[in-house]
Amino acid sequence: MEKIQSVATSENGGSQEEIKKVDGSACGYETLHQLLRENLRPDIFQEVSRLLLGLNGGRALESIALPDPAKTISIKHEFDLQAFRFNADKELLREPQIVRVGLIQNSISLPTTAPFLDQKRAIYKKLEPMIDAAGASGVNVLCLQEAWMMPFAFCTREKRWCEFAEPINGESTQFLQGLAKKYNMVIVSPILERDVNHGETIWNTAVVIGNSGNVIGKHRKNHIPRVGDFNESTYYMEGDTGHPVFETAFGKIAINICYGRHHPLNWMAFGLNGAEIVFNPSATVGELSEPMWPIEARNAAIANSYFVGSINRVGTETFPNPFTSGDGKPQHSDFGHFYGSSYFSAPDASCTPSLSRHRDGLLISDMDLNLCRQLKDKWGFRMTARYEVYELLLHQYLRPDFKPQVISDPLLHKKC
Ligand SMILES: NC(=O)NCCC(=O)O
Repeated sequence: MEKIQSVATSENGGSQEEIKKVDGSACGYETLHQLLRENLRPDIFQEVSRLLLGLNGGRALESIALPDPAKTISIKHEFDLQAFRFNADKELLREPQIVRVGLIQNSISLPTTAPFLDQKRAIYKKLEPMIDAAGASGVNVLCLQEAWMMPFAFCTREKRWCEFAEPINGESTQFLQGLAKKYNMVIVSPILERDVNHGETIWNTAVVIGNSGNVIGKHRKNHIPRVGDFNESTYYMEGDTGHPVFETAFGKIAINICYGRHHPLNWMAFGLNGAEIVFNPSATVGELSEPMWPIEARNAAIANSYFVGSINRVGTETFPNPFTSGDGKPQHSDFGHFYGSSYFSAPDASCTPSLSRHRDGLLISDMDLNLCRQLKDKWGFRMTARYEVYELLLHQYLRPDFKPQVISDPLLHKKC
């Protein structure tokens, strides 16, 4: 890949170098982390990393070596492969609860104009070696990106993309069930769901497949965006499954699908139900959300004393018919760039560097789930939460006669 394109411009009487982005990269670098590493003095980079990524147990997050077969697969299939470890303090009465967790981010494989069946098959073909690499790395719990089995066509408002929707026990689940069993791995599979027993209703759903290949359950996306080109409300309604936590062989997991990450109560509810790891499979674009991306999941991990795995898809998906979204922009045929940048956050405020902004990738992290309780004991966020105060406020707020509790400066309204 060509890194950067330098364009000499003459402005204000002087000449200046303008670094111009030539692909989905950050000024030619895979990630912000790489950009900083390659441009800062090592000691300065170390300090900047401490400030940006935090410390785990007082130290910079360790990266871990993965088995050669996993590396070989990632080289052959050209995807980013990185691995880290979150440690917890040794406890006297509990054994460490170390779980290896994986996140996969990817672009679609074929143009959106290809026959739908070919598009689906091509995505499976791309995903299989990535899941094999997770299996070869001993990943216990793996999560895929939002609606991984199709292009993210919800910008278009065209109903023909509904054809990609599948029942919970459909083709994509069956494809993953074999791999889950083969690798003794829990797989979280976010799909476009068609509920054939309830009038063919469509949902945005995460299917949780157990490590024996069984379907443990599902969670339907709670908050549906109506922002920018995210015209998802044309396709599916707000989820009706609450905030389930799935107790798996490798820990208690939950899924907060994409736009749900902007809703702190959504994160909180998964925490109240006891989640130790919450996945946030997403599809979002730089222009809209990139400044929020490194903050929201990390804040949720801190506030709720659990780990978060954030995944975003990669690339630009162009659709055959141009569309508009009522925001004054000229008609266009794509969402913009899905900026990848998947990462893990921990309850102690540390986080991993993110995967590439423009390449497919598998991010792996070991995490000692004991860290969740250790942080609850240290900071006491559950104990100090004052839920009863908020219960009262929410109760009042939901009443038609609600009046905001505002105390005005009497001088503001005094007539002189
Ligand atoms: N898929 C989805 O909900 N995207 C909305 C945009 C965002 O939340 O960043």
